Amino acid sequence: MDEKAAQAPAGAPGSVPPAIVVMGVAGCGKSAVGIALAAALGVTFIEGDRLHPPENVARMASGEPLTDQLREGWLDAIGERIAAPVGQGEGVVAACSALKRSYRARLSGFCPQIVFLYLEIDPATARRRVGNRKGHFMPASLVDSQFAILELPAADERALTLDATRPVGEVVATAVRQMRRS
Ligand SMILES: Nc1ncnc2c1ncn2[C@@H]1O[C@H](COP(=O)(O)OP(=O)(O)O)[C@@H](O)[C@H]1O
Ligand SMILES: O=C(O)[C@H](O)[C@@H](O)[C@H](O)[C@H](O)COP(=O)(O)O
Repeated sequence: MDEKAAQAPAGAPGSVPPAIVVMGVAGCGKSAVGIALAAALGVTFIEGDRLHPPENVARMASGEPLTDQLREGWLDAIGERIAAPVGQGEGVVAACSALKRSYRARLSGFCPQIVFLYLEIDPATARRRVGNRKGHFMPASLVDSQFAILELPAADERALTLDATRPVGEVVATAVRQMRRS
């Protein structure tokens, strides 16, 4: 449905940005929304969680949040994976928590066209969703640590905020509409 927007030249009026990072705390729906958005746009989806080195995964699984230093290589891996297809003229949607402004700046260093879609959610809903999720390394106990370091996208960042408590299809439709307008 949105293929036309995806194929429009980057920066053309009404076009969707070539590089989108769906961000927010664990459980906000980055993967669910990112997969659906990429499918709607006909572009590649990159799952940031798959790009962690095993030691990061082990640390989070044991209930310890990552440090800034441990996030650096991971953010660089995601940035590289975003920049490659965009450099070939292809669009991409990536899921990455990108909780701090400095993390978003690090990603944008690889690809300045990135637009961040911030999925806004309350702590109770995020905790519930992570607690109910099966087969993921992230324990619900780490959700509070994510809210503690979260820096909301500021007005001077290329970012849109979406209500992550709405159904996934609605979040995706709103995202596409707002990106075309901005
Ligand atoms: N908008 C939504 N409404 C209801 N459930 C959702 C929504 N988005 C995600 N979920 C569910 O919440 C859980 C966490 O979603 P996920 O996409 O893995 O979040 P994240 O990637 O941000 O950690 C999953 O079980 C997912 O199916
Ligand atoms: O789906 C999730 O539960 C989250 O995305 C989760 O996996 C985590 O947020 C990061 O991958 C770790 O990095 P941060 O501590 O920087 O969020």
